[in-house]
Amino acid sequence: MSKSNSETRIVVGMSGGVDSSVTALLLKQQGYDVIGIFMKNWDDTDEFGVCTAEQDAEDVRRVCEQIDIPYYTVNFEKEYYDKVFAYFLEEYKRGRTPNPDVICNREIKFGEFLNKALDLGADYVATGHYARVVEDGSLFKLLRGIDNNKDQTYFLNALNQEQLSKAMFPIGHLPKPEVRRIADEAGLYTAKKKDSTGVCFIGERNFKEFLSNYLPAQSGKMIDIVSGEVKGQHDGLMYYTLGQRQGLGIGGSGSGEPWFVAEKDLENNILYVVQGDKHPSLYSTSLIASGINWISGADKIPGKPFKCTAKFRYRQPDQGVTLIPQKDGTLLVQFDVPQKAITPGQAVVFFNGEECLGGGTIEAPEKVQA
Ligand SMILES: Nc1ncnc2c1ncn2[C@@H]1O[C@H](COP(=O)(O)OP(=O)(O)OP(=O)(O)O)[C@@H](O)[C@H]1O
Repeated sequence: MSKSNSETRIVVGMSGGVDSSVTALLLKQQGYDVIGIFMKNWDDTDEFGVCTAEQDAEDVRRVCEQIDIPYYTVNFEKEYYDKVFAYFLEEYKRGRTPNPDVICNREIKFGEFLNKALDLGADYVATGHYARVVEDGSLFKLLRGIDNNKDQTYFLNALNQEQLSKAMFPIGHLPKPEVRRIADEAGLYTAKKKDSTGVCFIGERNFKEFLSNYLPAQSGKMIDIVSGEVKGQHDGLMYYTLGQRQGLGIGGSGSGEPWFVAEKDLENNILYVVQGDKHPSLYSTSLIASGINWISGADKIPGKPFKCTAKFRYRQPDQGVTLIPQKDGTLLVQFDVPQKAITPGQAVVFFNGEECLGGGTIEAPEKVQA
């Protein structure tokens, strides 16, 4: 017999934001045995001794007191450093653009944190992600959050059946304004707190300055990929992302159109740029995806070419693709139409309608022939 709500223990990952506050509130209202836990993954004390994690932990404490649930803080700084941050640095060192949030969800929130919750006797872990899990026969499916604008399945693409079977996303069926309204109506301390932005350990800080503390930067030439002309100097290849427009410092020259990052030559430390966003060097027709996670299980990866949609970055409408399984376990992802700024290291995530099928890491985009 299944447990009643009051017998079902749910540990809520509480960040001190409005989404996880409402997550805990809704579960408490439904009569579950709810525990709130704040994770400290990063020591972000600044030069004035101010630590935003401390402020967030304080917000978690206040909200948990308001909704009358026990709360704890756990420290995963070491695990986070070893499993997420080391990977993040390694990827930048290779001239790539990693997605630490995807790894954090797999290794920390639904890894270390989930295990900790299970140790505390939890039946489930809940988070304030905009996503849904549904049970379909013996399978757990990951569906997009119904608020299209907030859907976070892109970041959850690396979860497996085991992890999804223990995951709850109680606000995944709500639009964000409704979440704010619920928080407001309940008078939650965090109702008006602004949404966090950026990678969690960098926060609002200057990315360049942050990265320069960890990796040596070597400046070099910025060359026009069309003419071969030197256009300027770059500050270190790791600071640039393919397709990037801002911060090149070479505006105004040539036709007056903006310049974009077209390619990084790591070996020779050259940043190739191109003028105008229509140039073929910015577009690819396919990519190879490595480290494939297929949510329903690796044995369910279609053996034949398979049509679905994909996202190559978080804020992008779905694009039509064909997946072609390769002998080495990677997937060749062919695009219906050429795609701009396909960036090695980023996640490519596959969808079938509302369902997130899984994803992988972008390798080797095939450029459009000029
Ligand atoms: N430091 C943390 N401790 C515990 N859980 C966390 C922490 N950071 C994030 N989470 C969980 O992961 C979810 C998604 O995190 P994300 O960073 O995408 O959202 P967020 O903007 O921090 O959400 P929120 O509005 O709850 O702050 C959060 O809703 C929360 O449940």
